[in-house]
Amino acid sequence: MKTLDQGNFKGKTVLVRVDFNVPMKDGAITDTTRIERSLETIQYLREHGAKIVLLSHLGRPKGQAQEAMSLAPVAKKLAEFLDSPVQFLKDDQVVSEDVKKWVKELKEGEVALLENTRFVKGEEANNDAFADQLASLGDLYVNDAFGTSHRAHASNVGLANRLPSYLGRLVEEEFKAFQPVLTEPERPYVAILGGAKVSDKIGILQELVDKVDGLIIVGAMAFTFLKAMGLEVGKSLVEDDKLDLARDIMEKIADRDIDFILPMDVVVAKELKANTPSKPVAIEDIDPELAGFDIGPQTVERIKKLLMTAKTVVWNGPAGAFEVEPFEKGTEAIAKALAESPAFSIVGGGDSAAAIEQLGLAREIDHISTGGGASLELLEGKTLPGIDAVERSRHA
Ligand SMILES: Nc1ncnc2c1ncn2[C@@H]1O[C@H](COP(=O)(O)OP(=O)(O)OP(=O)(O)O)[C@@H](O)[C@H]1O
Ligand SMILES: O=C(O)[C@H](O)COP(=O)(O)O
Ligand SMILES: [Mg+2]
Repeated sequence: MKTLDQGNFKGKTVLVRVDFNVPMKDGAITDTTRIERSLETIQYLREHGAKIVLLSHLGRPKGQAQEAMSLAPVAKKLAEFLDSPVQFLKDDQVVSEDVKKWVKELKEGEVALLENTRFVKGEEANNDAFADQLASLGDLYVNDAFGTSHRAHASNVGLANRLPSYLGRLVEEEFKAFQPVLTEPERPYVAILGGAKVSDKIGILQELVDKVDGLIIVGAMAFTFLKAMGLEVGKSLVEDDKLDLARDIMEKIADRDIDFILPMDVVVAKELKANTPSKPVAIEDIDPELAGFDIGPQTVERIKKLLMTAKTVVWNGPAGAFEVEPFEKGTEAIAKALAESPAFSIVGGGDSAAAIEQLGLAREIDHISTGGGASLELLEGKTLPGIDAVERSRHA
C-alpha cells in the first residue's frame, strides 16, 4: 500500500479526500464518526508540515449547489475536534480564482475545507476539466475516503491520476480490519443487508450469496424482494426495475441452500413521522395505503437465533428508518443481538455506524467501518477504483 509513510509532505499543499458524508437532521450533524475517523491522517499531515486542503461530498445534490448540503457545519465540527481553526473555502463552484488565492495563502499545518464537491456536475462524471481544476490547487494527493472508494469520481480517481498519491491512515485501518473476513472468514458467515440504497446495492448480492452461509435482508431493501415474491407491499420503498434481479438472487439462494431471512412481519404506518400510529403486521397483510418502515418482532426473533450461531457477521444498512421513533426497534434489536453474539462482527455505513453509536454499542462490535457501499463491494471481491487509482499513481 502507498501509505503516508512514503510521502514527504513538508511545505507541500496536500489535497486530502475524506468522506464527510455524515448523517444530518435539520441542518445539524447527527453522527460524527466519519469526521473523527479522519483526524489521524489530518494530524499526521499537520505534524509533517503540510498545508492541508480537505475535499468531500455530502449527500446527493446532483451537480446543483444546495444550502442544506453545504459542508459548512462539518468545517465547524472539525475545528472543534482539531481544537484549531479550519478555513471553510465556501464557493458553490468548489474551485474559483478566490479559492485558489485562499489556498495559496495557507501556511504549514493549516487546514482548509472546500465546499461539497458534488455541487459541480464534473465530480461524479469525473470529467477532465473539473479534475484539472481540483488538481491545480495542490502538489500531492491523499485518499482517506474509504467510504467513497467504490466511486470513480473527480475528487478521488481524477486526482490520483493527476498527482503523486498516497492512502491515508483510515484506509489502511479499514483494510486491516476487513482482512480476516476477506481471506478466511470463520463460519458460519452471515451478511445482513438493509438500508435505503436499494438499486445501488442489490446487485452486490449476486456475488455475495456465493461467499456467505447466511443472508438476512431487512430495511427498505426487503420490500423489493417481498414484491418480487408477489406480495402487496403498499407504499413501501420499492425499486420496480430490480424485481427480476431480486427473483434471480432468490433462485440462486435456493440453489445454494444457505440460511435466508426476509422479514415475515413488518411495522407499517401512513407516513414516516415521529410517533405516528404504527403496528406490526404479517407480510401477507400489508395495507395498500400504508408503508413498511421497520421489521416486526417475529422477524427480530428469527434474526437473533441465526446471529447466535454465526461466527462472522457483516452488516450494512439499518433494519428500519431508525432515525424516526418508533421505527428504531428492529435496528436496535439486531445491534444488541450482535453485541451479545460471540461472532466477529463488522458494521459498516454512514447511517449504520450512526445507529451503533447512538445505541452506545460501538465497543461491543469488532469493527465499525466508515464504508457502507464501499465495504460491500470489498466483500463482494471487487477492486475499489478510488484505492486502485492511488496504487497506480506515479510518485514524486
Ligand atoms: N423500511 C424503510 N423505509 C424507508 N427508509 C428506510 C427503511 N429502512 C431503512 N431506511 C433508511 O435507510 C437509510 C440508511 O440506508 P443506507 O443504505 O444509506 O445505509 P448506510 O449504513 O448509511 O450505508 P452507506 O454508507 O452505503 O450510505 C436510513 O436513513 C434509514 O432511515
Ligand atoms: O455514504 C456513503 O456510502 C458514501 O459516502 C458514498 O455516498 P454515495 O452512495 O452517495 O456515493
Ligand atoms: Mg447512508
